[in-house]
Parts: sequence; structure tokens; C-alpha cells
Amino acid sequence: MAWATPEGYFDQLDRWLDMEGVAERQRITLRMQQGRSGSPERSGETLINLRVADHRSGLGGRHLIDFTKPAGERLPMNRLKVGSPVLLSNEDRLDEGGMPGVVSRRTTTAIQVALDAWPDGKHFRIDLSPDERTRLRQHAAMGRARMLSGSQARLRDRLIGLDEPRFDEAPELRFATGLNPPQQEAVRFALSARDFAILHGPPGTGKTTTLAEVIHQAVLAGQKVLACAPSNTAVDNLLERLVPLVPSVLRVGHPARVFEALRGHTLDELVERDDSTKIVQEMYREAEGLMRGASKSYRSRDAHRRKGELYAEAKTLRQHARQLERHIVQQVLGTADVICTTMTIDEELLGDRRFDLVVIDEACQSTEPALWQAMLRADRLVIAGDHCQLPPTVLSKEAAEEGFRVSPMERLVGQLGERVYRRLTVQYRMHESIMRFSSDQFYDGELVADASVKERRLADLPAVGEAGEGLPVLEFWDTAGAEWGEEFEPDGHSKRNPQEAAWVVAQVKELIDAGLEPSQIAVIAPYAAQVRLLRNRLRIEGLEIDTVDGFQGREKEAVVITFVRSNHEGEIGFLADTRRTNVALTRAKRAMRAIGDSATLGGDPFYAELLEYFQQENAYRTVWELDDLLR
Ligand SMILES: Nc1ncnc2c1ncn2[C@@H]1O[C@H](COP(=O)(O)OP(=O)(O)OP(=O)(O)O)[C@@H](O)[C@H]1O
Repeated sequence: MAWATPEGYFDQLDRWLDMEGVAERQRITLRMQQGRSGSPERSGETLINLRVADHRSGLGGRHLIDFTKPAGERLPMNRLKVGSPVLLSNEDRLDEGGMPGVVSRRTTTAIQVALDAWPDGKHFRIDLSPDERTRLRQHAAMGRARMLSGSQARLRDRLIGLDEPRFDEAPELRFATGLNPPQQEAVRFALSARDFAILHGPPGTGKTTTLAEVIHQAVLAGQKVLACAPSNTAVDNLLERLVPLVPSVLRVGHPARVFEALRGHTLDELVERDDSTKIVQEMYREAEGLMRGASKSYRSRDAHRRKGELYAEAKTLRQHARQLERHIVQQVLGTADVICTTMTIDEELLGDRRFDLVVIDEACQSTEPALWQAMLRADRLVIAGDHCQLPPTVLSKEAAEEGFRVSPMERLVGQLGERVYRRLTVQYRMHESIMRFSSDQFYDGELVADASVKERRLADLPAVGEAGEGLPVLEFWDTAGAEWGEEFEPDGHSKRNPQEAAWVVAQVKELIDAGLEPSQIAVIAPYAAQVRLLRNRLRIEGLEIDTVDGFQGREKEAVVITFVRSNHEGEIGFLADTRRTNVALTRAKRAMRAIGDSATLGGDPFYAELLEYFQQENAYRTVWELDDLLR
């Protein structure tokens, strides 16, 4: 997509963003309606029958409350991620409506929500709510970006593709990490950009490692850096790589995974450690005491006046506490060389801070409007990602068809080509035969497996040893002709394939019998219904079963893939987006097994080539070889 003017570009984006808002609200209304009849948790956007299990207070007097199921059982599969806006409702009084909050942490059995007030009730329900706040921030940022002038306007125009980006000569550098030559070249290239540069990181090529080095070099040169990514998990991954390199790195927001080593770098923790924070906490406590006092009933004649006074006093005290807290926060932020945050930036918190360099990781998972909050604070940008993996999620079909799923990185690579990006080509994850198909299809055959991984096999894992000698690196099982058909999940729209699921169960058992830990295995299915079916059939602690989308950015020793689609019409649905399959095919380090129906998949040229690749690699089998039990 190309635009002739900034106005045209922003008009289009404002429209798409509004369409997305409508689609999101429609989906939530539909879920609420379905919720009354069937099981509301099936949507993955609702959790019911929750209890308060624990709580603590966070910045700004917020309540951080942990909710669990009554017996602490696992929460059902859900899309409530850290940072997701939610509505918390009292199940006994649903008609009263919910209280807005944000998911601040999650585990398999608990979900923590940050709330401004304490919720009344015993039984709770959490619903994903439309992300209006993010949309408003994006509209506002784009509004400001329209009005820019001078050098910022020129940077804006270059990012829209209206002007040529400029590069200086690549600097000579001494690297802190043992980077390979394409990574070194990428760091030099990134630092030579006067406007922006792009790093293209195919699976396992050390994109985040390389970005961390870019940031480290910028800090060495005395620059201030804002490091962001679309999801909390991606921000944490970057933070994890930065901590050993840059001592003064700070994480704003709710980390998705709170590792001990990273916790000390969160803004909340750093503020909490500040001596003056004790005073703030004392002030909040005192204000709460006054409020409690005011809510008691008084018999005296001037009861109303007395109540009013207490409330007013509490309010003033809270205001003073907030002011002092803001001051501490700003002081802490001021000491950081690198600030890490999601791309939904808390404008109030960061104030008018600008950065010499803004780095965006996993940039292909964000839509265009998400770029502008970060851009407004940047002198220069480095954008990293892989546009050959999953694009951003867009709910509005119409906006998606018009081009809303094209991330800014994908657009810029398409518009400006090789002069704006460098590709990393040495990968540290996959056995060579697992890597090659993806490399040929998506990366011009440029990927090279590092010597340390090129021939890695399950048998090299100490716990597996000889038992793994016969286990193949690559295997595709064809169900053609076996009538292992797909079906709809009862009461649902998602597809599943019970016979493929039975095959998966057998594969997982074989891998575990060979000595693999369940946590070293992943089962990947493109459809949520197949994931649900498999989670029911394979209740093994540590084994991860998820959709492709849930596995982006992850890796496992062994991966089992079920393609699910099997029908006489040759319909492959969203498997036609081959980038989804690219993600699935590039998660395994030592062994990858897949099952699918070549009669259904093979009508698509991409899958026809995939099948041919398995044949060339002597990795093609058919379920007709299996004993009758499975059929
Ligand atoms: N130059 C290098 N030498 C040795 N190992 C490396 C090098 N660069 C990266 N790695 C290793 O490769 C793995 C992947 O690195 P990293 O997490 O940075 O990759 P990524 O490209 O961001 O991953 P993803 O595919 O999830 O986006 C890590 O285990 C990292 O330690």
C-alpha cells in the first residue's frame, strides 16, 4: 500500500482503526449473547466462577488482585493476556455491570487484575473488554503526527514512504556479545541510519540478541533509548537480553513473566524501593482510614458536615500522596538510559521525554497506528521483526481485506526494498532439515544452520540417548484416503480432527517413552477446537498444546503438528496464510512431526511443495502403515 500525502495515510488509518473498534465491540456483544446460552468460557474471552485468592497494592494506590477457580484448578484456555483490558463483574449481581481493569499477571491457575477500586462480592467473572484506551491513544498520536513540522515531519514522511531514508557510513564498533558476521553488519547498519533502519530476523537468528547490542552501543555513545514491542512477552524478552548489557534499564508496565532477575528493573519495584515511597504508602493508608471513618453512620446533628470533612481530608491526602509518588516516579525514570514498554505508551507517565533512538521489536505483530506513539518520541528508529511470520491480529474483515494487516515493517520492506533492511541469516534453533523448507520458501534460501545446531538430534539429549537413535528428525504422515475427516466442534465454529488427535497422542507418548520431558515437547494445531480436544486427551503436566499463534517466538526440542483440515472440497481455510504454517514449521529444534491430508492440502501450491520436500527428505509416511487400532 502506498500513499501520496500524510493526510491520506492518516485518514486511511483512522478509518481502519474505527472499523476495528466496531468489529471488536460486535464480537464482544456476540460473546455476551452466546454466554447466556452456552458456555461463556468457550470463547476464550471470559472466565467465570472466580474467587479472590490474594491481593496487594500497586502504583497509584491500585489494587492488584489474584483470582482463581474455587479449587485452584487450571484456568481454561483463554486470550486474556497481560495488558488486556477487562471487565470484572460480581456474578451474583451481573446486571450492575462490571468494573474496568487490566490483566497484570497470569499463571496456569490464576489471573491477576489491576483495579482502581476494591470489588464487592464473592463470585466473579472476567470478560475481555474492547481496547478503547489503546485506540484513543493511537488516534491521538496520529492526530499529533499529522501536525508535525521540521525534522520530525521529515522523519514522519520517510516512515510513510514519501521520502527517501538516509544513511551515514556504517560505524566501526567493538561488540559486547559474540555476534556472527550478519548480526554485526546488521548492528552497524542500524546505527548508520539517520531516520530508520529495519532488521529482518527469520526464526532463531538472534534478532533480539542483535537488537540488544544495537541498544548497548547507543547507550555507550551516550544516547537515551526507548525499547518497545507490541506485546508484554516480547518486551520481557528484550529486557532479559538487555539486563546483562545495560545496567540502567527500566521496565514500565506489567511484565508478562516476572523473573526474579527482571523484577528489580520494573518501575513499580524501583519506586517501591525508594525511601520516600514509605511515606506515600502511609499517606494512602491514612486516607483509607479517613474514608472508612466517613462511611460509618454518625448519630450527631452535624453528622453530614463531619462526613463531608472526612471525605475532603481523605481526598486532599490522596492528592498529596499521588503528587509525591509522581515525583518519585519521574526521578526513577530520569536515571534510566533505556526504558522498555509496550507500544501502548503511557503518555502521562513518560511526559514529554524524547529519545535519541527508539527500537521496536516484533514490529510485524503490530498494525500501522501502533507505530505513531513511539515515533513521536524518536529522533531515529530501528524496527525489527519477521514479516514472513504471523501478521498482526485484525478483527475487522473489511479492514483486513483493505490492507490493515500489513504491518509498517512489511510495508516498508515492500516499498523500499533492500536499501532499508538487513537480514540475519545464521539460525541457532533448528536441525538443518527442519530449517531448509522454510528457508527456501520464505528467505530466498539464505538461512544457514549454525554448526552447533545443524545436526542436532533427539539422541544427543542425555535423557534420551540410545533410545532416540531411531527417531526421525522430520516426518510427515499423510491421511489421504483414510477418511480422517475434519468436523466442527459441537456448539462451536472451530474445526477439529479426532483421528489426527489420536495420532498426536501416540506420537507424544512415543517421545516421552524415549526419554523426553513433557516440557520439551510442543503440540501445535491451527484450530482452537483441536487444541481443546488434545488438551482433554493429553493431560500431561508440562506438555504444551497450543495454536500456532500461541507459539510464535517460542521453541521446543520436539514439535508435533496437526493440520486438521481434511475435506473433499480441498478447503484449507486460514492455512492458506502460509506465514502461519511457517511459524509452526520453525519451532522445533531436533524433531518435527506433522500429520495432514495431502488430498486436501496438496491442491495449494505451497503445501504441494511442502509434501514434495518431505518426500525428498525421505520423511513421507502414510497412515495406511499404521495398525488398525488407530484407525
Ligand atoms: N551470535 C550468536 N552466537 C550464539 N548464539 C546466538 C547468537 N545469536 C543468537 N544466539 C542464540 O540464538 C537463540 C535465539 O536468539 P534470540 O532470542 O535473540 O532470537 P530471536 O531471533 O529474537 O528469536 P525469535 O525467533 O523467537 O524471534 C538464543 O538462544 C541466542 O542465545
